[in-house]
Amino acid sequence: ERAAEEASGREYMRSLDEVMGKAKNRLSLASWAYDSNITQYNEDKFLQVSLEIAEEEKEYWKETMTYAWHEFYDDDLKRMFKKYSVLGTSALPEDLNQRLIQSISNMKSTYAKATICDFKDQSKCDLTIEPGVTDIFSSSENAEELKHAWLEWHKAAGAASKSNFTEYVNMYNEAAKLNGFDNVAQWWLSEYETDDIEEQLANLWTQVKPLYQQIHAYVRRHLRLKYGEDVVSAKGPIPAHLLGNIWAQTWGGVEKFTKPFPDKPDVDVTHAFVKQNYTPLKFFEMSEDFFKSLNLSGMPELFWERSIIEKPKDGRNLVCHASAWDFFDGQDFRIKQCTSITKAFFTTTHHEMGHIQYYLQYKDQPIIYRAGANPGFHEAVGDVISLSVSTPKHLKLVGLLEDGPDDNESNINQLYKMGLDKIVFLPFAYLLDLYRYGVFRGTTSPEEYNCHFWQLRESIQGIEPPAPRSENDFDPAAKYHVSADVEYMRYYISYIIQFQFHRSLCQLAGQYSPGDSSKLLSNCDIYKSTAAGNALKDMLKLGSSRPWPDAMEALTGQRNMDASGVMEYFQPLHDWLKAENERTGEHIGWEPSTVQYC
Ligand SMILES: C=C(C[SeH])C(=O)N1CCC[C@H]1C(=O)O
Ligand SMILES: [Zn+2]
Repeated sequence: ERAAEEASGREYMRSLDEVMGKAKNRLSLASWAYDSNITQYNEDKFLQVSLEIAEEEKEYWKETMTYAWHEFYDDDLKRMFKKYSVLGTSALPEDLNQRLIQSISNMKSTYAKATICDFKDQSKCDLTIEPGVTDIFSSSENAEELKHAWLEWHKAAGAASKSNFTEYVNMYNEAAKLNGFDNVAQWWLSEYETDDIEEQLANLWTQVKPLYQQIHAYVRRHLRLKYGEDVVSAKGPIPAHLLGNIWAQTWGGVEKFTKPFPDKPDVDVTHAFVKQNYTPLKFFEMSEDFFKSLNLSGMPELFWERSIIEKPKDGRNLVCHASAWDFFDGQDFRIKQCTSITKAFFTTTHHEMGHIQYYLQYKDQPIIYRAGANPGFHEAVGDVISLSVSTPKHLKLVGLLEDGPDDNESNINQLYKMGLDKIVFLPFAYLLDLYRYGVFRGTTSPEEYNCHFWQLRESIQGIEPPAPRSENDFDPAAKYHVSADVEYMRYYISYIIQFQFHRSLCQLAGQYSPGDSSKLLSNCDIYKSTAAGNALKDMLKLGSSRPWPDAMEALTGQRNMDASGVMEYFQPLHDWLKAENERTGEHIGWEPSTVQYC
């Protein structure tokens, strides 16, 4: 009896997976059409397709639940049924699902269309987030200009979305309850299949926080020296608009005037890109070359035909935020990004190509398993490659950096540059979803949406807004992922595990051995190592067919996330910063902000 039931369950699952593949292909195409060209027609079409597919999924879900899959012997079949048993937002009655989809489309459209006026030329008011606003924060050193851009962007893209966000939270939480979760926070966390995930995330932050505080104290000192005591206090949080990024999520924008040893040659390759006439296509071809050097896949023809790698010049509105797309037909994979010729976009290109590589490696899995081992894995793949690409050794190899000294001071400069990207990012990523967990759980009510956001920004990241804030503001939505309903803890996890992956790959490539100072983890380049590439491939092929500790173990031998990789990588910088901050008597940590935001 049970064997017969299981056999029919297996046959049902095969046909369900095939049907779901066609549905996801249809949905991806409609979503791509909207994101790459925001028109009323494309928005209506996307809504219509979404609602049709939601009804189809609801019907299949009823049939799925008629199987006694909990008793099945076949663990793999059980895993597939378990995943399909979470219907998702399609569980909502159609009218509520429509309101949910509409609220997200509205926020994405607001974010994509938002513009600010130029500080100097107030008649020029067509600056969107990419490239206009982004360029201001990576180039301007004028505190007033930065403050203006910061306030204008947070008004245009943040405050404007507050009512849509409130609707989104209410509808989304209804969907969570219909799926057996208390709220969306619990649903998002369930994706990590780890009982004590929140505790693990907090422990990781405890391990890394001392290093962050050292970087924070050092940067605050140099910003105070540059902008003056009355703009940057000696012991308080750092004003958010001075950190080289509109969200203060990475601080590479201030590297050029804060680096530890300024007389060492510049390692910024942006001007090399310009001098060598680099194009967006060249970025993608170089990234593909790296993956192929590892015996991983090249890009299929359709990728080059259908990707959008530059901002279209036809005046259309589109979602510029970089993204990688799987169309679930085993052939159609695309990237959409509004590439600028900068080091930041060179890194972003590798990040997005990492998503595509994961899609390619698991494309023969059942549809239900075509996902990362957990969402953090998907964000880590491209970044692991970038850890090799960003080394001076690799940049010299590909002709982007002249031969320069590789003495200790240059190494500290290099680690500092990497720390402004990888360490600084951790508290930002962690707090963004700590914040949204509170919103979904109701511990943060709409009346305190902005107040609670800035409490976390101050307590965890040690930054403060450039001017007083009120509940007429809604600063979280000024960040793409909040407006676009993209979970963010995946990036926090990625920035920890990518160093575990990097360490194992570097050992396999013979580029690193523990304790050997001639083979530093931070100077490892796995380029052309098929031993490393094959190990990475074996992990990527799994998709989400196994719990993520199995995938982690396949590559690293470990079954847990731990911060030992990132702390080992940055150990020399940590030591140097402690000595430097001691020498200058810099206050470590921050006293309460004096800016009114609650
Ligand atoms: C490049 C992407 C698309 Se998945 C991205 O959103 N990232 C990559 C780094 C962190 C995060 C961000 O930009 O906030
Ligand atoms: Zn990503």
